Amino acid sequence: MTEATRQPAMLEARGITLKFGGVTALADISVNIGQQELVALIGPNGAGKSSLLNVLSGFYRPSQGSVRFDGLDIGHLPVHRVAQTGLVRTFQGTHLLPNMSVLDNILVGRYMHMKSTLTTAFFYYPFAHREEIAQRAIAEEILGFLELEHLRHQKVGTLGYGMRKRVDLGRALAMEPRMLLLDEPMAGMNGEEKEDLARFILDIRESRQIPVVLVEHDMGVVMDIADRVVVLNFGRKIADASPVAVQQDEHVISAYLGGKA
Ligand SMILES: Nc1ncnc2c1ncn2[C@@H]1O[C@H](COP(=O)(O)OP(=O)(O)OP(=O)(O)O)[C@@H](O)[C@H]1O
Repeated sequence: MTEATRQPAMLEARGITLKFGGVTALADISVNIGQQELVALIGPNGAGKSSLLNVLSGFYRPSQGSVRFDGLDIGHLPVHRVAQTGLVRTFQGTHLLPNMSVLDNILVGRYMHMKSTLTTAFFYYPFAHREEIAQRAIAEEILGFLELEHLRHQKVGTLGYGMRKRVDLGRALAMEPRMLLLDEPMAGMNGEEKEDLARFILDIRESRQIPVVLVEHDMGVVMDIADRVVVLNFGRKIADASPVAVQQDEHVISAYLGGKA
């Protein structure tokens, strides 16, 4: 057991089974994520990584099992309520608004934190105005943190893929996560972009003191930044250990070489 796994868990998934018709995508998976842990979720294609992230973030209801986030059973909450608890995820690809600026896309993430509605904005304009200034200041801080200030007014659709993924991370940060679930945040990036994003992920964990779960295919990145690696194969958890231990695990080696360990 590592130091991190001895901490009280921020997220606890117990006995998760997920079926799609006749396909068992996840079979009896239990996993804990400790406070401030950076956990990588790896496995061959079709192993169940995205499915598990979808269950952990409340997007999929498991056929069996439970997920508790900071002591709260999130299994029956609607997705938007899960996000309001601070469990925030990003998706493969990006879900940004291409015709809006970088700043506005980040402000979209702030929306759920804005106290004023359209009605209050109409009747109490000074309050709503002050609120908007406050939200913009927070968005600007995120732009600064992710070194995106120079692109604040640029339309997202004109950016390269690596930068769009960075904006996507900014939008997730704008939602004030208490835990971040990132689905292949580095897919399609070049080496330099990956290094930058890995640095930002480590900085987020350090400065916000939150746990991060990362689905990632690049083993170099995983081994460099993860505290712990959870390995799935054919919907089962086959390893859950430090990066060094996982690299030497015969079940993991066999899974990546195509065996059914
Ligand atoms: N919506 C769905 N309907 C039916 N089957 C699905 C669905 N989503 C996933 N599956 C199946 O569940 C299994 C796990 O898929 P999942 O996408 O979670 O794997 P993954 O490890 O994320 O794969 P990849 O690395 O290719 O993204 C696969 O057999 C897949 O075909």
